[in-house]
Amino acid sequence: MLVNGVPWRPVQLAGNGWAVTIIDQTKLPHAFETVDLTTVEEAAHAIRAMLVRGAPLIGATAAYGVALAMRADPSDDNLAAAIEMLRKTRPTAVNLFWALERMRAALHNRSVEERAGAAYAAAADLADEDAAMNEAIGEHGLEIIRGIAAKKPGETVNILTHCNAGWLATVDWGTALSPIYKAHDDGIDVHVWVDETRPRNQGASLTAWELGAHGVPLTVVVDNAGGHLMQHGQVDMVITGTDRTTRRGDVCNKIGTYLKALAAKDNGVPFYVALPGPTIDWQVADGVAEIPIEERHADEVGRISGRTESGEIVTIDVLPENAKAGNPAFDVTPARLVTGLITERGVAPATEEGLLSLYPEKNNG
Ligand SMILES: CSC[C@H]1O[C@H](OP(=O)(O)O)[C@H](O)[C@@H]1O
Repeated sequence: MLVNGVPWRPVQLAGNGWAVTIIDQTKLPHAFETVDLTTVEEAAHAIRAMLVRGAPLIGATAAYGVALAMRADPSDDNLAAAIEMLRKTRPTAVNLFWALERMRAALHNRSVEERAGAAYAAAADLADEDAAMNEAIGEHGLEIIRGIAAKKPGETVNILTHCNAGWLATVDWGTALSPIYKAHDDGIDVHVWVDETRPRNQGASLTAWELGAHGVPLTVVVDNAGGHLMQHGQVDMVITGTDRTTRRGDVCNKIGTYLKALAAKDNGVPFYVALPGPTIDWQVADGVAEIPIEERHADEVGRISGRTESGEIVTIDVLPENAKAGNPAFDVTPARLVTGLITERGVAPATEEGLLSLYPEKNNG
Protein backbone atom coordinates (compact mmCIF):
# COMPACT_ATOMS: atom_id res chain seq x y z
CA MET A 1 0.00 0.00 0.00
CA LEU A 2 1.02 3.64 -0.34
CA VAL A 3 2.31 5.62 2.64
CA ASN A 4 2.50 9.31 1.69
CA GLY A 5 2.54 8.26 -1.94
CA VAL A 6 5.38 5.74 -1.47
CA PRO A 7 4.62 2.01 -1.98
CA TRP A 8 5.33 0.04 1.22
CA ARG A 9 5.08 -3.51 2.42
CA PRO A 10 5.30 -4.26 6.18
CA VAL A 11 8.21 -6.60 5.32
CA GLN A 12 10.51 -6.17 2.33
CA LEU A 13 14.09 -6.62 1.23
CA ALA A 14 16.29 -3.71 2.34
CA GLY A 15 18.15 -1.54 -0.16
CA ASN A 16 21.38 -3.46 0.48
CA GLY A 17 19.78 -6.53 -1.06
CA TRP A 18 20.06 -8.87 1.96
CA ALA A 19 18.75 -7.22 5.18
CA VAL A 20 15.00 -7.25 5.79
CA THR A 21 13.16 -3.98 6.33
CA ILE A 22 10.04 -4.05 8.52
CA ILE A 23 7.64 -1.34 9.61
CA ASP A 24 7.81 -1.20 13.43
CA GLN A 25 4.10 -1.46 14.20
CA THR A 26 4.66 -0.81 17.91
CA LYS A 27 5.43 2.80 16.97
CA LEU A 28 2.22 3.43 14.95
CA PRO A 29 0.10 5.54 14.78
CA HIS A 30 2.28 8.25 16.25
CA ALA A 31 5.45 7.46 14.33
CA PHE A 32 6.26 5.64 11.09
CA GLU A 33 9.59 3.92 11.78
CA THR A 34 11.30 1.05 10.01
CA VAL A 35 13.86 -1.45 11.28
CA ASP A 36 16.38 -3.40 9.20
CA LEU A 37 16.64 -6.98 10.46
CA THR A 38 20.10 -8.49 9.90
CA THR A 39 19.91 -11.77 11.83
CA VAL A 40 17.38 -14.54 12.41
CA GLU A 41 17.44 -13.60 16.09
CA GLU A 42 16.27 -10.10 15.21
CA ALA A 43 13.52 -11.57 13.03
CA ALA A 44 12.38 -13.80 15.89
CA HIS A 45 12.33 -10.85 18.27
CA ALA A 46 10.33 -8.74 15.79
CA ILE A 47 7.65 -11.44 15.67
CA ARG A 48 7.63 -12.19 19.42
CA ALA A 49 7.51 -8.49 20.41
CA MET A 50 4.94 -7.74 17.71
CA LEU A 51 6.93 -5.20 15.73
CA VAL A 52 5.37 -7.27 12.95
CA ARG A 53 2.09 -9.11 13.59
CA GLY A 54 -0.81 -10.60 11.72
CA ALA A 55 -0.84 -14.23 10.61
CA PRO A 56 0.32 -13.84 6.99
CA LEU A 57 2.93 -11.21 7.92
CA ILE A 58 4.30 -13.41 10.69
CA GLY A 59 4.77 -16.18 8.11
CA ALA A 60 6.43 -13.89 5.57
CA THR A 61 8.78 -12.40 8.18
CA ALA A 62 9.74 -15.86 9.42
CA ALA A 63 10.52 -16.89 5.85
CA TYR A 64 12.90 -13.93 5.50
CA GLY A 65 14.31 -14.84 8.93
CA VAL A 66 15.32 -18.21 7.51
CA ALA A 67 16.98 -16.41 4.59
CA LEU A 68 18.98 -14.26 7.02
CA ALA A 69 20.04 -17.43 8.84
CA MET A 70 21.14 -19.10 5.59
CA ARG A 71 23.18 -16.04 4.63
CA ALA A 72 25.04 -16.34 7.94
CA ASP A 73 25.46 -20.13 8.03
CA PRO A 74 23.79 -22.40 5.41
CA SER A 75 24.53 -25.63 7.28
CA ASP A 76 21.87 -28.26 8.00
CA ASP A 77 22.24 -27.62 11.73
CA ASN A 78 21.69 -23.89 11.33
CA LEU A 79 18.69 -24.41 9.08
CA ALA A 80 17.13 -26.63 11.73
CA ALA A 81 18.07 -24.21 14.52
CA ALA A 82 16.64 -21.19 12.69
CA ILE A 83 13.34 -22.95 11.99
CA GLU A 84 13.08 -24.06 15.62
CA MET A 85 13.83 -20.57 16.92
CA LEU A 86 11.17 -19.01 14.68
CA ARG A 87 8.61 -21.73 15.45
CA LYS A 88 8.78 -20.79 19.13
CA THR A 89 7.98 -17.11 18.62
CA ARG A 90 4.14 -17.29 18.70
CA PRO A 91 1.89 -20.38 18.92
CA THR A 92 -1.44 -19.50 17.30
CA ALA A 93 -1.08 -18.21 13.73
CA VAL A 94 -0.75 -21.32 11.58
CA ASN A 95 0.83 -19.29 8.74
CA LEU A 96 4.06 -19.24 10.77
CA PHE A 97 4.34 -23.01 10.71
CA TRP A 98 3.17 -23.27 7.10
CA ALA A 99 5.80 -20.76 5.99
CA LEU A 100 8.61 -22.46 7.92
CA GLU A 101 7.67 -25.87 6.50
CA ARG A 102 7.66 -24.35 3.03
CA MET A 103 11.15 -22.91 3.59
CA ARG A 104 12.42 -26.23 4.94
CA ALA A 105 11.04 -28.07 1.92
CA ALA A 106 12.63 -25.52 -0.44
CA LEU A 107 16.07 -25.71 1.19
CA HIS A 108 16.76 -29.08 2.77
CA ASN A 109 17.83 -30.70 -0.52
CA ARG A 110 19.81 -27.68 -1.77
CA SER A 111 23.58 -27.53 -1.52
CA VAL A 112 25.00 -25.23 1.15
CA GLU A 113 26.36 -23.04 -1.62
CA GLU A 114 22.87 -22.54 -3.06
CA ARG A 115 20.92 -22.18 0.18
CA ALA A 116 21.12 -18.44 0.82
CA GLY A 117 20.05 -17.50 -2.70
CA ALA A 118 17.33 -20.13 -2.72
CA ALA A 119 16.06 -18.94 0.68
CA TYR A 120 15.74 -15.31 -0.39
CA ALA A 121 13.98 -16.41 -3.59
CA ALA A 122 11.57 -18.65 -1.67
CA ALA A 123 10.79 -15.89 0.85
CA ALA A 124 10.17 -13.41 -1.95
CA ASP A 125 7.87 -15.85 -3.75
CA LEU A 126 5.93 -16.50 -0.55
CA ALA A 127 5.52 -12.76 0.01
CA ASP A 128 4.36 -12.09 -3.54
CA GLU A 129 1.90 -14.99 -3.35
CA ASP A 130 0.45 -13.59 -0.13
CA ALA A 131 -0.09 -10.17 -1.70
CA ALA A 132 -1.79 -11.76 -4.73
CA MET A 133 -4.03 -13.96 -2.58
CA ASN A 134 -5.11 -10.99 -0.49
CA GLU A 135 -5.98 -8.92 -3.54
CA ALA A 136 -8.10 -11.84 -4.78
CA ILE A 137 -9.82 -11.96 -1.37
CA GLY A 138 -10.63 -8.30 -1.93
CA GLU A 139 -12.26 -9.01 -5.28
CA HIS A 140 -14.43 -11.80 -3.85
CA GLY A 141 -15.36 -9.76 -0.80
CA LEU A 142 -16.19 -6.76 -2.98
CA GLU A 143 -19.09 -8.71 -4.48
CA ILE A 144 -20.57 -9.22 -1.01
CA ILE A 145 -20.30 -5.52 -0.19
CA ARG A 146 -21.71 -4.64 -3.61
CA GLY A 147 -24.73 -6.85 -2.88
CA ILE A 148 -25.34 -5.11 0.45
CA ALA A 149 -25.02 -1.68 -1.19
CA ALA A 150 -27.57 -2.67 -3.84
CA LYS A 151 -30.14 -3.32 -1.09
CA LYS A 152 -29.69 0.17 0.36
CA PRO A 153 -29.23 2.49 -2.64
CA GLY A 154 -27.93 5.92 -1.75
CA GLU A 155 -27.02 4.86 1.77
CA THR A 156 -23.73 4.05 3.46
CA VAL A 157 -22.64 0.44 3.93
CA ASN A 158 -21.53 0.17 7.55
CA ILE A 159 -18.97 -2.54 8.22
CA LEU A 160 -17.55 -3.49 11.62
CA THR A 161 -14.11 -5.02 11.93
CA HIS A 162 -12.05 -6.25 14.88
CA CYS A 163 -8.31 -5.92 15.42
CA ASN A 164 -6.16 -5.29 12.35
CA ALA A 165 -6.45 -7.54 9.34
CA GLY A 166 -5.32 -4.90 6.88
CA TRP A 167 -2.22 -4.56 4.76
CA LEU A 168 -0.25 -4.13 8.00
CA ALA A 169 -1.16 -7.72 8.94
CA THR A 170 -0.07 -9.19 5.62
CA VAL A 171 2.39 -8.53 2.83
CA ASP A 172 -0.15 -6.31 1.08
CA TRP A 173 -3.89 -5.50 0.76
CA GLY A 174 -4.82 -7.28 4.02
CA THR A 175 -7.53 -9.88 4.39
CA ALA A 176 -10.60 -8.40 6.13
CA LEU A 177 -9.75 -4.90 4.89
CA SER A 178 -8.99 -5.89 1.31
CA PRO A 179 -12.70 -6.02 0.28
CA ILE A 180 -13.17 -2.66 2.02
CA TYR A 181 -10.34 -1.08 0.05
CA LYS A 182 -11.73 -2.55 -3.16
CA ALA A 183 -15.24 -1.28 -2.37
CA HIS A 184 -14.00 2.20 -1.45
CA ASP A 185 -11.86 2.39 -4.58
CA ASP A 186 -14.87 1.18 -6.62
CA GLY A 187 -16.85 4.20 -5.39
CA ILE A 188 -19.10 2.32 -2.95
CA ASP A 189 -20.00 4.48 0.08
CA VAL A 190 -18.52 2.41 2.91
CA HIS A 191 -17.89 3.36 6.54
CA VAL A 192 -15.98 1.19 8.98
CA TRP A 193 -16.62 0.76 12.70
CA VAL A 194 -13.13 0.03 14.01
CA ASP A 195 -12.99 -1.93 17.26
CA GLU A 196 -10.14 -0.46 19.30
CA THR A 197 -9.18 -4.06 20.22
CA ARG A 198 -7.75 -4.06 23.70
CA PRO A 199 -5.23 -4.64 25.07
CA ARG A 200 -2.78 -3.85 22.24
CA ASN A 201 -5.25 -1.64 20.33
CA GLN A 202 -4.46 -3.00 16.89
CA GLY A 203 -7.75 -1.48 15.72
CA ALA A 204 -7.30 1.99 17.18
CA SER A 205 -3.60 2.20 16.35
CA LEU A 206 -3.26 0.23 13.13
CA THR A 207 -6.62 -0.22 11.37
CA ALA A 208 -7.62 3.40 11.98
CA TRP A 209 -4.20 4.55 10.74
CA GLU A 210 -4.22 2.52 7.53
CA LEU A 211 -7.87 3.09 6.63
CA GLY A 212 -7.47 6.81 7.33
CA ALA A 213 -4.37 6.99 5.15
CA HIS A 214 -6.42 5.47 2.32
CA GLY A 215 -9.31 7.89 2.84
CA VAL A 216 -11.80 5.28 4.05
CA PRO A 217 -14.34 6.82 6.47
CA LEU A 218 -14.09 5.21 9.91
CA THR A 219 -15.17 5.53 13.51
CA VAL A 220 -13.15 3.97 16.32
CA VAL A 221 -15.33 2.40 19.01
CA VAL A 222 -14.58 0.57 22.23
CA ASP A 223 -14.68 -3.19 21.92
CA ASN A 224 -17.92 -3.47 23.89
CA ALA A 225 -19.90 -1.12 21.62
CA GLY A 226 -20.37 -3.56 18.76
CA GLY A 227 -23.45 -5.32 20.13
CA HIS A 228 -25.20 -2.02 20.77
CA LEU A 229 -24.45 -0.82 17.21
CA MET A 230 -25.83 -4.05 15.78
CA GLN A 231 -28.97 -3.84 17.92
CA HIS A 232 -29.62 -0.38 16.48
CA GLY A 233 -29.20 -1.38 12.86
CA GLN A 234 -25.91 0.45 12.44
CA VAL A 235 -23.91 -2.54 11.20
CA ASP A 236 -24.60 -4.10 7.79
CA MET A 237 -21.87 -6.72 8.05
CA VAL A 238 -18.97 -7.77 10.22
CA ILE A 239 -15.72 -8.85 8.56
CA THR A 240 -12.62 -10.02 10.43
CA GLY A 241 -9.38 -11.79 9.75
CA THR A 242 -8.23 -15.06 11.30
CA ASP A 243 -5.01 -16.58 12.54
CA ARG A 244 -6.07 -20.16 12.11
CA THR A 245 -9.26 -21.63 10.64
CA THR A 246 -10.03 -25.31 11.00
CA ARG A 247 -11.09 -27.62 8.21
CA ARG A 248 -14.67 -27.48 9.44
CA GLY A 249 -14.71 -23.65 9.58
CA ASP A 250 -14.04 -22.79 13.23
CA VAL A 251 -12.23 -19.43 13.27
CA CYS A 252 -9.46 -18.49 15.67
CA ASN A 253 -8.90 -14.75 15.76
CA LYS A 254 -8.08 -11.88 18.08
CA ILE A 255 -9.69 -12.04 21.51
CA GLY A 256 -13.18 -10.57 21.36
CA THR A 257 -14.04 -11.89 17.89
CA TYR A 258 -16.25 -14.63 19.38
CA LEU A 259 -18.30 -12.05 21.28
CA LYS A 260 -18.83 -10.03 18.09
CA ALA A 261 -19.98 -13.17 16.29
CA LEU A 262 -22.49 -13.91 19.07
CA ALA A 263 -23.88 -10.37 18.83
CA ALA A 264 -24.02 -10.62 15.04
CA LYS A 265 -25.94 -13.90 15.23
CA ASP A 266 -28.38 -12.45 17.76
CA ASN A 267 -29.05 -9.45 15.51
CA GLY A 268 -29.09 -11.16 12.12
CA VAL A 269 -25.93 -9.36 10.97
CA PRO A 270 -23.80 -11.27 8.40
CA PHE A 271 -20.47 -12.29 9.96
CA TYR A 272 -17.73 -12.93 7.37
CA VAL A 273 -14.14 -14.00 7.87
CA ALA A 274 -11.47 -13.30 5.25
CA LEU A 275 -8.49 -15.61 4.90
CA PRO A 276 -5.91 -16.91 2.42
CA GLY A 277 -5.54 -20.67 2.05
CA PRO A 278 -2.40 -20.93 4.22
CA THR A 279 -4.49 -19.83 7.21
CA ILE A 280 -6.52 -23.04 7.04
CA ASP A 281 -5.25 -25.77 9.36
CA TRP A 282 -6.49 -28.94 7.66
CA GLN A 283 -5.14 -31.05 10.55
CA VAL A 284 -7.59 -29.54 13.02
CA ALA A 285 -11.37 -29.92 13.18
CA ASP A 286 -12.43 -28.60 16.60
CA GLY A 287 -10.90 -25.16 17.04
CA VAL A 288 -11.99 -24.66 20.63
CA ALA A 289 -10.45 -27.94 21.71
CA GLU A 290 -7.35 -28.01 19.54
CA ILE A 291 -5.99 -24.54 18.70
CA PRO A 292 -3.29 -23.28 21.12
CA ILE A 293 -4.26 -19.84 22.43
CA GLU A 294 -1.34 -17.52 23.08
CA GLU A 295 -1.25 -16.07 26.62
CA ARG A 296 0.65 -12.82 26.42
CA HIS A 297 2.23 -10.82 29.26
CA ALA A 298 -0.12 -9.28 31.82
CA ASP A 299 1.62 -5.93 31.36
CA GLU A 300 -0.15 -5.59 27.99
CA VAL A 301 -3.37 -5.34 30.00
CA GLY A 302 -1.97 -3.33 32.88
CA ARG A 303 -0.12 -0.71 30.87
CA ILE A 304 -1.06 1.49 27.93
CA SER A 305 1.06 3.72 25.72
CA GLY A 306 0.14 6.99 24.08
CA ARG A 307 1.29 10.45 23.11
CA THR A 308 1.10 13.40 25.47
CA GLU A 309 -0.06 16.84 24.29
CA SER A 310 3.60 17.80 24.04
CA GLY A 311 4.17 14.87 21.67
CA GLU A 312 6.03 12.64 24.11
CA ILE A 313 5.29 8.90 23.92
CA VAL A 314 4.67 7.55 27.41
CA THR A 315 3.51 4.31 28.98
CA ILE A 316 1.29 4.43 32.05
CA ASP A 317 -0.09 1.89 34.52
CA VAL A 318 -3.88 1.53 34.38
CA LEU A 319 -4.45 -1.10 37.10
CA PRO A 320 -4.28 -0.92 40.90
CA GLU A 321 -0.95 -1.91 42.41
CA ASN A 322 -0.59 -5.71 42.47
CA ALA A 323 -3.84 -6.32 40.53
CA LYS A 324 -3.59 -9.61 38.67
CA ALA A 325 -4.29 -9.50 34.89
CA GLY A 326 -4.99 -12.28 32.37
CA ASN A 327 -4.20 -11.82 28.69
CA PRO A 328 -5.42 -14.56 26.30
CA ALA A 329 -4.64 -13.12 22.87
CA PHE A 330 -7.15 -15.09 20.77
CA ASP A 331 -10.49 -16.86 20.93
CA VAL A 332 -12.30 -19.33 18.69
CA THR A 333 -15.57 -18.58 16.92
CA PRO A 334 -17.46 -21.82 16.13
CA ALA A 335 -18.34 -22.27 12.47
CA ARG A 336 -22.06 -22.10 13.28
CA LEU A 337 -21.66 -18.36 13.93
CA VAL A 338 -19.81 -17.66 10.65
CA THR A 339 -21.86 -16.60 7.61
CA GLY A 340 -19.08 -17.25 5.12
CA LEU A 341 -15.36 -17.55 4.54
CA ILE A 342 -13.91 -15.18 1.92
CA THR A 343 -10.79 -16.77 0.40
CA GLU A 344 -8.60 -16.08 -2.62
CA ARG A 345 -10.50 -18.87 -4.43
CA GLY A 346 -13.99 -17.58 -3.65
CA VAL A 347 -16.54 -17.47 -0.83
CA ALA A 348 -17.54 -20.67 0.96
CA PRO A 349 -19.85 -21.55 3.83
CA ALA A 350 -17.96 -22.27 7.06
CA THR A 351 -18.13 -26.03 6.63
CA GLU A 352 -15.68 -28.78 5.66
CA GLU A 353 -17.65 -29.37 2.49
CA GLY A 354 -17.56 -25.67 1.70
CA LEU A 355 -13.79 -25.40 2.17
CA LEU A 356 -13.10 -28.61 0.24
CA SER A 357 -15.16 -27.22 -2.65
CA LEU A 358 -12.56 -24.45 -2.89
CA TYR A 359 -9.53 -26.60 -2.01
CA PRO A 360 -10.33 -30.06 -3.51
CA GLU A 361 -6.66 -31.01 -3.35
CA LYS A 362 -7.03 -31.17 0.45
CA ASN A 363 -9.69 -33.90 0.23
CA ASN A 364 -7.94 -36.96 1.61
CA GLY A 365 -11.17 -38.96 1.53
C1 LIG B 1 -4.70 -11.24 8.63
S1 LIG B 1 -4.35 -11.99 10.13
C2 LIG B 1 -4.73 -10.70 11.23
C3 LIG B 1 -4.99 -11.22 12.61
O1 LIG B 1 -3.78 -11.24 13.39
C4 LIG B 1 -4.04 -10.49 14.57
O2 LIG B 1 -3.38 -10.99 15.68
P1 LIG B 1 -2.01 -10.29 16.18
O3 LIG B 1 -2.16 -8.81 15.98
O4 LIG B 1 -1.92 -10.70 17.64
O5 LIG B 1 -0.91 -10.90 15.35
C5 LIG B 1 -5.52 -10.56 14.74
O6 LIG B 1 -5.95 -11.80 15.23
C6 LIG B 1 -5.95 -10.33 13.32
O7 LIG B 1 -7.26 -10.64 13.02
